[in-house]
Amino acid sequence: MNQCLEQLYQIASQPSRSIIGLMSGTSLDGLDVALCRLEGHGPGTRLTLEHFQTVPYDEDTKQRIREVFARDTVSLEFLTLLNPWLGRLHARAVLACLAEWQIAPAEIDLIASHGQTIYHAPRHQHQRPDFDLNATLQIGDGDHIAVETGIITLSDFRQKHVAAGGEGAPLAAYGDFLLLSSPDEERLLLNLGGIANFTYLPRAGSDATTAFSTDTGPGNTLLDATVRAHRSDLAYDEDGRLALAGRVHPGLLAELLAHPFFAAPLPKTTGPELFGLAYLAAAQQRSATENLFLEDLLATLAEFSAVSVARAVQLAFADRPAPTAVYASGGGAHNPALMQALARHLPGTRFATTDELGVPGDAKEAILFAVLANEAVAGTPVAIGAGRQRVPAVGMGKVSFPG
Ligand SMILES: Nc1ncnc2c1ncn2[C@@H]1O[C@H](COP(=O)(O)OP(=O)(O)OP(=O)(O)O)[C@@H](O)[C@H]1O
Ligand SMILES: CC(=O)N[C@H]1[C@@H]2OC[C@@H](O2)[C@@H](O)[C@@H]1O[C@H](C)C(=O)O
Repeated sequence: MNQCLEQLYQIASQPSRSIIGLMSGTSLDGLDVALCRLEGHGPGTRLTLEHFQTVPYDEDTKQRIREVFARDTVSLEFLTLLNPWLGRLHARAVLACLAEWQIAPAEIDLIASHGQTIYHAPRHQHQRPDFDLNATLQIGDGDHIAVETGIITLSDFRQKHVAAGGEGAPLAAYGDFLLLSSPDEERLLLNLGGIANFTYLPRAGSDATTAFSTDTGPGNTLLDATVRAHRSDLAYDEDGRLALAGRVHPGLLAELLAHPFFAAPLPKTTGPELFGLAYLAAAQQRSATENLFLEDLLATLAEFSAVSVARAVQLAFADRPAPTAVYASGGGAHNPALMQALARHLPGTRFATTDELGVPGDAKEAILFAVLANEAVAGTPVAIGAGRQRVPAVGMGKVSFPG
């Protein structure tokens, strides 16, 4: 037998595995590296987060990714070069973290790498009716990570979801269901990243097919892009200070909410391909608000994100009460302007963070990919979300051997 295959077989047979989850999200702030100890699999999965670090991207890396990110037209040569370059960068970030944590690469069983989404094209969003399919593209090739680190790597998790009938996202429901279901309450897990999404979790022990996750629209993406367009010295509106000093413009808000995405049935996904600066500029033009102060613009965008989350919750729970326990994660959970707007639009909700459930919000997405890799090698596919998402039970991730 191929030696790597034998090693993978061993890893799959162990009672627990040491897996590094890697996530680089739409905010392009850096690579999240989560070293997880995962015992068991399926509903019996137990997670210990042993180490977590975000390795920030330097300006050159951000610039390289932005050159292709969510763009309709790119240089194929540049993209071809960027794919292995990013894989190697991620591998080196892992090795640097391991050195800092004083852990030898040989102690790690698997790397689970999400890669960098550079384009997301669900059927409802792409402009090509001649392609009757959903599509999504992540780069940062797994073979390069495996060879550079010497660790078996799983990557490209979203393609199987698309192949099986999904939009390739959000995958959060899989990890959330296995790690965060509670026998005591139904939960909403709200991730406020560049794009916002939530997972509905029924009580633990319920039918897994009733759990699901959906994107709701922009989280921080438009806030960040707007801050950067006006203030070259800022990466984002820290602690929502600028937004909190502004006033919501109702006319602009109405135009921002006019897109059919917000009324479309759940689950659904989106990305900065739709919700970018051009979307904002068009809404400003329609509402004659091109000259709004930055503070008012940000107040309106925070309100926009919050209202779009609330609308998705109303759509999901049109015929029964929504869960009142909401656990937030992602960078937007640190933005008081966003959290205050959410509290106004989801009255009666008890907000907490996933940190209170033992899963640090900033690490949650990197942990998700470690869980998915654990399921891919040791689990039996669970039909999470099948009731609503109509996605068959599938294991996700492609295997790259170092040798
Ligand atoms: N203290 C803070 N105040 C305001 N906003 C903050 C703060 N900390 C983080 N953020 C916001 O969170 C963003 C980063 O969020 P996060 O890392 O969750 O995004 P991501 O994982 O890249 O996104 P996605 O989940 O869409 O892939 C920042 O760009 C910023 O908008
Ligand atoms: C295509 C893609 O990369 N989507 C991301 C993005 O970031 C947040 C939201 O949009 C979510 O749908 C997804 O990531 C998380 C990890 C998910 O799949 O659950």
